[in-house]
Amino acid sequence: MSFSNLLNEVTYRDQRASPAKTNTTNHTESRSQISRARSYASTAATSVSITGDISSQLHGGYSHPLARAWQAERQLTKSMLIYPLFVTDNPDEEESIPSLPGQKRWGVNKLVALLQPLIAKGLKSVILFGVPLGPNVKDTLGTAADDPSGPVIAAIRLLRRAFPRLFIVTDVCLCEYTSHGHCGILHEDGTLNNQLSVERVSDVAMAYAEAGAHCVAPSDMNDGRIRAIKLKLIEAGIAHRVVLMSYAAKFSGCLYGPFRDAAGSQPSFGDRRCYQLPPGGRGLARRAIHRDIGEGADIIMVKPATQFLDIISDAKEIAKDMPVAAYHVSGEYSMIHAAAKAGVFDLKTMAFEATEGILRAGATIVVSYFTPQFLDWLET
Ligand SMILES: NCc1[nH]cc(CCC(=O)O)c1CC(=O)O
Ligand SMILES: [Zn+2]
Ligand SMILES: [Zn+2]
Repeated sequence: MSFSNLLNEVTYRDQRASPAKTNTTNHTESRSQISRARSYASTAATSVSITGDISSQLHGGYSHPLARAWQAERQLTKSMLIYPLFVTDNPDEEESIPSLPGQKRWGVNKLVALLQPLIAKGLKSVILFGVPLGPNVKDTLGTAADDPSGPVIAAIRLLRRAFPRLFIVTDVCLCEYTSHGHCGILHEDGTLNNQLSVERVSDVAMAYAEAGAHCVAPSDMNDGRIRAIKLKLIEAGIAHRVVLMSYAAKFSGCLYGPFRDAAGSQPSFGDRRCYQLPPGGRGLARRAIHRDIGEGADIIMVKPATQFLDIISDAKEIAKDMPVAAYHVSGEYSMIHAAAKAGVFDLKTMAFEATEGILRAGATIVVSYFTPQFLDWLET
């Protein structure tokens, strides 16, 4: 077949494929139509009948599973996941948490057996929360937070030795350790004393970093704590080996309920609305993110996650040269479990939809109670 015959053939077939043309020609492949098509082809040799119709054809781009995967800017991988662990001061503890299905409070002596199989499946990182259970451990200063024999520091030392490649993050806050359950030291009127709180929180962060934590993550929301921690890390000569992850945009609300059951950190009076952000405060969150970048944060975190996807997207735009983390918090996790149990949807499908939404919004690190399950669900 010559080139011009081929061109005629292509042009003719293309016109037949066009629904509008097909209707008018009514499938009668007459000589005159063919010759009309030929003369069209000879006058407009380069136009293979590109009409507006092609823009409506999207299915071809995602008909194959691999082509569907290519549509995502980011795909969930095991190295994006951080697994939250509640570590108590009773070394042999292994206690379920009813409002947080599948999660437990662990004694230090249980951690190696818990983590060994998860690390074998690809677990890369944990975030530690201390849960003091002993009598009279809590006081107004949260003294137990940096007790060298307390659960967090003991766990850091143990895990560094047992799993040299595991990346250890420590949440830094006082609410698990204060008698009043607030995230800092209080004035007599019950409001946060920001100056004393920052001093104390940064000391706790230093104790964890010096014990060997790879990353410290202050979740207390006191103003200026990122700067204070960064300065102390520099002064101690360890800023070069410690990642500072700021819970920069942490919103108040009811989604931390199961966590507070797990950690025993429910405030004994009032709430956290004067230090955690108001849920409608998008502009405030943007200011907090800018502020914490300026104070020396290495990673910006947004929390909760699925109710705050716009904030994750803002964080990615503002902190465009930094990793953005999202905390898929206890209430989000427990809601998914409750709905799956009620037959509303399949747990695994929903866990992926929620987490992929978080990635699509802009996060590349996800703190998730689903981590052990994702290690099974994700191919290596
Ligand atoms: N300040 C401590 C802290 N760090 C992380 C969470 C919540 C995590 C979750 O709900 O899974 C909380 C609870 C709170 O602020 O009351
Ligand atoms: Zn707190
Ligand atoms: Zn004050």
